[in-house]
Formats: sequence, C-alpha cells, structure tokens
Amino acid sequence: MNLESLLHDRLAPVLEAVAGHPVDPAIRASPHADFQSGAALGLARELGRPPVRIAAEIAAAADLDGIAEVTVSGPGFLNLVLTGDLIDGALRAAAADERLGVAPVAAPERIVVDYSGPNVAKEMHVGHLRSTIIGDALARTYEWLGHDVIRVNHLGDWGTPFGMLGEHLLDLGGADGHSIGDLTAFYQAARVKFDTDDDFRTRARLRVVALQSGDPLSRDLWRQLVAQSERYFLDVYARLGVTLGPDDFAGESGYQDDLAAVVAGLAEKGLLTESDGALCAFPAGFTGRDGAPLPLIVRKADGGFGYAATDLAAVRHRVGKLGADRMLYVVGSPQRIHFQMVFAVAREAGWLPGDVVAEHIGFGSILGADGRMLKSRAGDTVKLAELLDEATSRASEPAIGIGAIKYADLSGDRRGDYVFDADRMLASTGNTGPYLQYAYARIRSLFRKAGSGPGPVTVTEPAERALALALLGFEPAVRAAAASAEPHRLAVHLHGLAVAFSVFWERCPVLRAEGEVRASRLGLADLTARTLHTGMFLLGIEALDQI
Ligand SMILES: NC(=[NH2+])NCCC[C@H](N)C(=O)O
Repeated sequence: MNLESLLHDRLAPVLEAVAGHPVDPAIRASPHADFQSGAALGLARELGRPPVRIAAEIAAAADLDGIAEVTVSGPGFLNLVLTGDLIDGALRAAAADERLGVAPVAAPERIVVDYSGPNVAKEMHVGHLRSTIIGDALARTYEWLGHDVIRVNHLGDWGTPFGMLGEHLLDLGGADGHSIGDLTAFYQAARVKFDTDDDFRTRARLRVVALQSGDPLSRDLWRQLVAQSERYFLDVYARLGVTLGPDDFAGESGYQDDLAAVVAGLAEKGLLTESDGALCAFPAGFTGRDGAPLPLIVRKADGGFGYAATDLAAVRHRVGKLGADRMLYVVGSPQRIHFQMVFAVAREAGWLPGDVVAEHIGFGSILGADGRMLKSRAGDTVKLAELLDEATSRASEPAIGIGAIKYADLSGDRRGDYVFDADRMLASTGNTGPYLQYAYARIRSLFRKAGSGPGPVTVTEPAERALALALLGFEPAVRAAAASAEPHRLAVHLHGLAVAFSVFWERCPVLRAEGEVRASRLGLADLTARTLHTGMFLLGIEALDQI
C-alpha cells in the first residue's frame, strides 16, 4: 500500500471543496509527524485567508479513516499521524506479497532503453560506464514494474574510422591472423599511422569505400573488429553484472540500408536544405549563439552519412518496427542538443508520432580527485577495466567493489558530475554501496542465528515506526525513480532504509526479545532484507548473504 497516495485520496476531496477546484495535497514525509501537507499555504493568497485557518478547516473536514491525528503547525502545515492499525496492516500486506506490495503498472508500455553504446575497436571509457550503469538500473526497474523493455546497445560500428582500423589490421596480418588485443593501443597505432603516413591515409580512404561497396575482404576485416570488440564488451558487462547480452547489440551498421529512405523521406517533406554540399535539416527552434538556425547534418558533403542520419534511421526503426511507446537514450549530457534535434526532425518527418515519448537521459561526468575530468597518471583517458580493477582489488570481494562503483554512480542526481574516489565509495559506513550490502548481510546473519522465522508485525516503539515508514516508502521511491528516470531516488531511499534499520537494531532488541515481540521484530527485519534485496536488484547491485 502506498501511504502517500492513501493520504492524497483522504485530503484531495476536502481541498477541492475548500478551494473550489482540484488541489494537489503534496504529501511529504515529515520529521514532525508521519507525513505533512503544505497545501493550505499554497491556497492562502488565492482564498485571501490566513493559511492556519485554511489548514484548520481542512483538518476538521478530513476523512480520518486510517489517520490517528491531524494537527496544524507553523504557518499552516497539516501534520498527519497514521493509525498503528493502518501501518501494521500495510506491512503485513507487503510481507505477504512476493512483490512487497508493489503492483505491476496497469498500462504496460514498450520501452526502448538505448544504453552503453561503446565504439568498436576502442576501449569503453567512463562515459560508457555511466551509461551502462544508469541504463541498466532503468531497464531493470521498468521491467520489474511490468513494462516491456527492449535493451538496445547502439554500438559505434560504422563510419570512416573503419577504413583506418581495417587497414591497420591488414598490416598486422589480416582478419584471421591477428588479435587486436589492447583496444586502446590498437586504435592509437592506427591513428598515428593515419596522421603521419600519406600512403596509409590513402589506403584507409579506399578501404572505407571498399567496405561500403561490400568488398568481401573489407567486410571480413570489419567483422573481425566488431566480433573481437563485442567479446570484450560482453566481458565487461559480465564483470559488471549488467543485463546487456549478445542479442542486444544493434550497431550503427545495421541502419545503412535505411539511410537512403531517411534522405528520401526528409526530402519529400521538404525538410532538407543543401549547405556547402551537405544535406541538412533545420528543425524549428534550434539556433546557434549568433541566432542562425542550427543544421542537423544528414548527409555530409562527401556523400557519407554520419551519426545523426543513423540516429534518425534508428528512431524510424524503433517506432515503426519495434513498436516503442517510449524511447530513452542514456547518453552523456554533451549530446543533449544532438538528441533534441534528432527528435525534432523525426517529429517533423512524421516518424515520431505525438504519443511516442523520446527522451534523452543525460548525465554528468566522472571527475578525478582534482575535480577535473578523470585522467590516468599519464594524462590519458582512464580505461574502464582499470577503474574496475582499482575498485575490485581493494574490496574484500569483487561484488563489493562493483557494487561500490555502481552505487556511487547511482546515488547522486545523474545530471551532476561526481568524483571517483575509491576510498569514499568503498567505505562500509556512510552513503555507499558497501553500507547497503553490509546492512543486508547483517540481517541474513541474524536469521542464521534466530532459529525461528518472521511473524506478523505490530509496530510499537518509535524506532520500529520509523523503520516501518521507510519500508512503506519503498513503492513511492521506485515509482518516482521510474517516473523521472532518476535511479538516485531509489538509491537514496534504500540508504535511508538501511539507516532506519540500524537505529532500530540499536534500540530494539530482536533476538533477546520474546514471544510476539520477537516474531514481530523478526518480521520487520525480514521485510527490510527483502526490500533491500529487491531495491539493490533494481539498481543492479548484488546482495550478498554473507560478507
Ligand atoms: N543512439 C545513440 N546515439 N546512442 C548512443 C551511442 C553513443 C556513442 N557510440 C558514443 O560513444 O558517444
């Protein structure tokens, strides 16, 4: 049962009667009562009466079913205290339900989550790490809520670099003879040759043309690069415990045959303009600093198609073939304008109907201890594998190191930057992944000693009540995280739950209690463990029985 919505339903009719129109009661958890509503404050000006008076009027008229007490405090807040029966009933209902009382959504949507999206023959970098972690948490959460989730890994597997990379692979012994091994070194070596060797540069250009016209050797080299990279990425996903698999790769190359139709479709709608030899769309409402309209380059002057054209084709595919109701693109904030323009052009072209939601789920950067973009000691971009090595080698178990990284990423507003600080993220106290994992393992160990199972919950002590409210706040936290695609809303809630449990644990003896009290406290502990387990699962953090 969702207490916030229960209280919402109790207060909404009274508010509407008082105001003469629907008013959101804006129920919030409160340190002074169980919950609080500030709705009377918002109505004061409109009704021309002091908010305290309005609040008193609401309090007097409210339907008190399940509410023990409504009081007015401060300038006109309504403080709401629930009855013990309501809380006990809600906890027992949650405990009896495998899904902890969280019903699947009434209207499931088909949600395409585009995440990870690394580039072939290149090491994944920290931006891909964030996309992978955040995207996976979102995909898990929507799926658990009953949506039909399609994971899409928009692999960068096409474009001009493949001339240089294929040619370099050929120089090293060709498609079947050579393993590209260290991706960064491979890419950099190709790059150096491309920048310094005229002959190589010419060969690389011809290789692109050959690849695009279907030359078998070129395709072979390319396939080899893609296959080796995919294997590498899958290793990283396995290490991270991420739910992306081999079938989720849907690389840019897959849209090549659709690009002509993209151009034709845009041309037909009169949306293409030639600009310095390139074909561009100028979606309404996008202007540069100088006020000039911003172009979305659909076909480059050399006839090649770029990132934007592929993304337009991908939108058509996801709406037309995959039947998406909602599309989320979990990609770093610097690509915000790109996606806004792609969505705008797709809407103008009629490929993105008004009832299909397309949203860029942006995120900030991972910073080093110096507050700048994360760099290795040598000043290069940090390889993802090295980052994982650092966290896992310092943790007692790999799952703790990985959980620490994920939690550090997911516990703050995704739009913000965060500092990669292994000491802080691995700490077993504070707002960290290990803290959640220890809280869970501690409860499991409690049950190994208890000798008996959980019983029906009856809340009496204040620490029990605080824990109960945290448990019942799980559903709104999951729904809020899903609604705004903000996993931190769930992460922060779980941390609060773990803290509430530790306070309860200090103040309320469990194993030393007797009879119904002992059973009830074990009931609270059990529901806490199950809630932490489910919540961590949604974030992609492993819950260990024993640490
Ligand atoms: N549909 C998309 N554009 N997805 C994101 C792809 C990310 C891209 N490969 C990059 O590394 O920046």
